[in-house]
Amino acid sequence: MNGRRVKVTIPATTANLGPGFDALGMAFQLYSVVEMEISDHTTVEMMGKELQGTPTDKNNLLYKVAAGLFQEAGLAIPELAIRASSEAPLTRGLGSSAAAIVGALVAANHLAGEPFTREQLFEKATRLEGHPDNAGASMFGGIIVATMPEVPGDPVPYVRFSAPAGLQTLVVIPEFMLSTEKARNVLPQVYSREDVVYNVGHSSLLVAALAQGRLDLMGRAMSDRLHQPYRAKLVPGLNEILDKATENGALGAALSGAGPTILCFFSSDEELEKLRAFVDRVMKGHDISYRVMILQPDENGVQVEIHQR
Ligand SMILES: Nc1ncnc2c1ncn2[C@@H]1O[C@H](COP(=O)(O)OP(=O)(O)O)[C@@H](O)[C@H]1O
Ligand SMILES: N[C@@H](CCOP(=O)(O)O)C(=O)O
Repeated sequence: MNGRRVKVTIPATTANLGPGFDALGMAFQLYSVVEMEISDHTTVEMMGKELQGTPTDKNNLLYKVAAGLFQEAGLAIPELAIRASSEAPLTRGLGSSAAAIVGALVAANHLAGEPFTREQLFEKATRLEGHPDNAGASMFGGIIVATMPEVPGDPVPYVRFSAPAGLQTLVVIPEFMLSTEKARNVLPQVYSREDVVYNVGHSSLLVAALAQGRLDLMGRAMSDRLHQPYRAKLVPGLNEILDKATENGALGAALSGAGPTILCFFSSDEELEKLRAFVDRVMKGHDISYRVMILQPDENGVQVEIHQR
């Protein structure tokens, strides 16, 4: 035992923002916490309703990721006391797996004596997630534009910038779960040139609009042809919300990550009121139980506190 307890706070995230499939992410002020220390035997405590049902032994994702880090650092895998909680619901498209992976990597790295830099931890998180969007936003906060490295193990190329002033998000979280794996399995293997060109244009416009605070362009720029049209069959109400959100108060709307959460950007109380009534009509029309949250962007990314015993 090295007498140190590491407490890591990680923001939840949304990925894609419409057209930026596997490339764009944004962090929210909605947090999960991972506490970890070296112990004489492994314990995994999952606190709160959101983490109910996750394993409480060495099969837990947090333990597995931490163990992998010690191994990659060439160190013996220690027994670990792990405690976690999450404000974000799991399996809903708010980046819980990326937050868990980032949290476990950052905590374990501290316990291991910091063998890896933040950039190297980001590469590991990206490798584990299979895409850099949520992992980057959880790690660095703000908005992340990133792509997979050409060679596995190379640094992940990314740019981080702050969310535009005044941008607020209404997230519509259906009660049902949808695993990212299931929502990736419905995507085609091959796309037409027209659809690819469409997304290149829209994603590029979206990044430029976000970087320059051009909220007026969001509605146009957030349109997507690579994943939302295929995932819509898994998310009742998605197509109506995407089609009509801007007529009902939103600056723009998208599926959050792989869904089923839907996000609507807005910037005033008046827009929010209209949007809430619209969303309620659509979700009730599909008989879907849901909750909403109003989230602000997180600008800090993962935060670490070290407690000496
Ligand atoms: N704090 C956590 N501890 C353990 N496992 C977690 C934690 N957070 C998320 N997970 C795992 O990640 C899975 C959800 O990942 P995923 O399907 O990608 O959805 P999400 O959109 O929430 O990332 C959960 O079923 C669980 O296995
Ligand atoms: N780009 C990924 C993002 C998955 O995000 P999650 O929050 O649903 O895990 C995808 O669209 O599959």
